[in-house]
Amino acid sequence: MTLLLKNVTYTFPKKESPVIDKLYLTVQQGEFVSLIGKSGTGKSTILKLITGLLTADEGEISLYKKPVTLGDVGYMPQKDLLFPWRTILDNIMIGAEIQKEIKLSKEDARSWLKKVGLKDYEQAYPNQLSGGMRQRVAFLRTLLTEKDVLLLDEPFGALDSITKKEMQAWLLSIWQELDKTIIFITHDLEEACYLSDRIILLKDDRTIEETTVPLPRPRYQEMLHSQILLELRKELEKKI
Ligand SMILES: Nc1ncnc2c1ncn2[C@@H]1O[C@H](COP(=O)(O)OP(=O)(O)OP(=O)(O)O)[C@@H](O)[C@H]1O
Repeated sequence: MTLLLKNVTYTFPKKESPVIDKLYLTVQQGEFVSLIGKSGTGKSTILKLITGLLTADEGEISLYKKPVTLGDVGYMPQKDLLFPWRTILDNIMIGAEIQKEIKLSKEDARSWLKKVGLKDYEQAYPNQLSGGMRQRVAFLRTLLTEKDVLLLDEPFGALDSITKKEMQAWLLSIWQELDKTIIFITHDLEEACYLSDRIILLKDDRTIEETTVPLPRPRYQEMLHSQILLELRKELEKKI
């Protein structure tokens, strides 16, 4: 098992009740897990607890059987944290600058930018990009930290549907090729069904409900219209 959250409880300062209450969750090596649920059910909080940005009041969070510490996992927050004074190329090079073990040349970085359709923007600054473009840069930056576990908080939320489909296909191919473990937050149930091995629904009463996605791998875009996916989506819609 890669990641274990055991009886994790967390209450924000000055709040009366916990937002995360005795959460038990395991994620296997190479698994693609999505977190879904209404706004405010604690999805982003779970990712912040796993990264170590927040510390659980009770319970344990371990990665490869050791307590997680800041920097162990790759994390893309909901709000992109691109540095406004650095070009796009320099923004995605930052991991390699900070961590010497990451070997990322400018050439490699340029070819990654090309893969996400941002070839012509390497010298642009974040404020010259649209929301969707910035998301793609933030996503690349997270990917290029070379961590095994990636936590992605609504990475494709601001994308138009065509770009979103392209990014989904690309994410699936990278996930398979690089054997990453992914925890993915989305409000798009079709996206959750299409990408995931398992979907975790966070409910208002702070419990969770897990669903295994019965679609084979690899996934193809045609599966978006399959009966299995449509039914699963409908079922989740009712529960949410
Ligand atoms: N820094 C904070 N201080 C106090 N309360 C917070 C803080 N951050 C989040 N909360 C509260 O914790 C609850 C869970 O927030 P969280 O952002 O984890 O939900 P979410 O499921 O990710 O929501 P969304 O789908 O809207 O992104 C909400 O009620 C929110 O108001």
